[in-house]
Amino acid sequence: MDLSSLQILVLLFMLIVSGFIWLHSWSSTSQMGRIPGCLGWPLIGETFSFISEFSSASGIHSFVRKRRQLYGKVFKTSVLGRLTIFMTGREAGRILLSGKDGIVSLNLFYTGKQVLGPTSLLTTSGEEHKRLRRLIGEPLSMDALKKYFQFIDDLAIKTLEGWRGRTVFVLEEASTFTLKVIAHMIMSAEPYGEEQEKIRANFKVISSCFASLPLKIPGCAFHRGLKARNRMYAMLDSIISKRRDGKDVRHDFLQTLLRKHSKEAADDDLDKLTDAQLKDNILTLLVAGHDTTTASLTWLIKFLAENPDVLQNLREEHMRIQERRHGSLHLTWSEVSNMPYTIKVINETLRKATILPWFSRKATQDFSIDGCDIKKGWAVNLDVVSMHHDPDVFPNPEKFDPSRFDNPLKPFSFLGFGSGPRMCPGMNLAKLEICVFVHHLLCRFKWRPLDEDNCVQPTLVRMPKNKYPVAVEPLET
Ligand code: HEM
Repeated sequence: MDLSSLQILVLLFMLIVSGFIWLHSWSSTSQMGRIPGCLGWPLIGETFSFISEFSSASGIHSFVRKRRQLYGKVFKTSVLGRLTIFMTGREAGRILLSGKDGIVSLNLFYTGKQVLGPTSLLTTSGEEHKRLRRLIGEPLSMDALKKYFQFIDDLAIKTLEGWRGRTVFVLEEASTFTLKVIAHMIMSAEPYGEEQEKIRANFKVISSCFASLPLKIPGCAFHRGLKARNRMYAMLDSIISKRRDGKDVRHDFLQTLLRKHSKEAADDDLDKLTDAQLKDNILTLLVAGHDTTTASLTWLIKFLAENPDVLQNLREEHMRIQERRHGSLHLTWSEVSNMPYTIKVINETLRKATILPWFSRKATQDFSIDGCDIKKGWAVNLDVVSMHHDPDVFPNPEKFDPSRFDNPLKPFSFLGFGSGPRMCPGMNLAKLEICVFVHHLLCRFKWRPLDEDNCVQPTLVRMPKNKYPVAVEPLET
């Protein structure tokens, strides 16, 4: 079959699928009548303006801002084949995130569900979700992270040494760094060599298939993503079996979960995870922890270059820490646990960049908000980017100003790591990675941006489109 007939077949298939989706959603459309907003063209909805504004400098913010001005805090739209209600504000945050009465569940895209599997933390809900969170949360606690600190510190020093006198794409470098950290933390993967290359190659294919069309056809991104997932699972199967045989014992995340999963554990032990659960959740942590931390680190370095006064204050905090060490290059655990200004800079980065611009949920029962009746089954998105740019909460919201976090904020004003039962379990690890990396960067190097383009990639996690190229020099020159 030549390419053009394959393309026609794919197009026909997509039209038929879209037709079914459209017919199915027709009843919701009529019920949504009273919710303000516009559903755009049949089938296409407002997808074109959504996609074009998504990649602009202000990203999704300009799409939601225009509609909020026209329709208010709650509005309907139809994008990417989905009828969706967008809502914003602290009250919406409380209703959607607090988990109270279980009125919503997480609403993952079809591609995400298929790749991460049915037992992932992101595809389960209720009691099963609670149990998984407890098991996964334990090895991600601040105390448990101590044992990976040395590795993160060494890797940051080594990575940055490679930047000396060079032009680098910060996004690519941050991506390599964060993947090495998380792969080491989860399964003791060596930072260099064949195993790391395999993880990286498969992971790249998996990551890029989330925002693809759900076509399980050879040559399509989604099909490639599923194949890469299978290769990754085969790799994990072999690691798990060696660990079980006792041939290889490590002190990592996988080992902690395997210990709970051991044959000695009673059959009804609530801490027992099946192999499928182990693999689904290891992949989930890799996916959820990689792009987010990569994007945050890159935005932070970009915002620092654009705000020399903040850079100066932050450098002073790190220089003070370094001076107290009397010559040693390596950070200590107590130093990294005491970087108050750095934590404010991280929070301000997550506010201004809002790398996850909305949180997707599905109503599991009828409820009302701002006089709008939401029906069971509807897709609802919490528009976080508008909350992070609300001038009543964050005056002059475009300004990068870490002092906004000098005092505690009201609940549900700042959602950099989310809130409630779905709040990010990897928060401590992400902060640790960023603090360590920033310390070594600021103490030894300065950098100059080589491209001022502010556009963002059209991906679920917001990242600079130009990957932020910079020229790096040692600080003393
Ligand atoms: C700066 C980096 C990070 C940011 C900004 C971030 C942000 C978030 C946010 C906002 C949520 C909640 C989404 C929602 O409610 O729909 C979330 C959930 C999640 N994050 Fe992170 N995250 C980061 C790093 C990490 C890391 C390093 C890991 C893993 C090691 C991780 C694993 C997860 C998982 C598994 C969930 C889903 C939790 C659940 O559904 O119960 N994240 N993250």
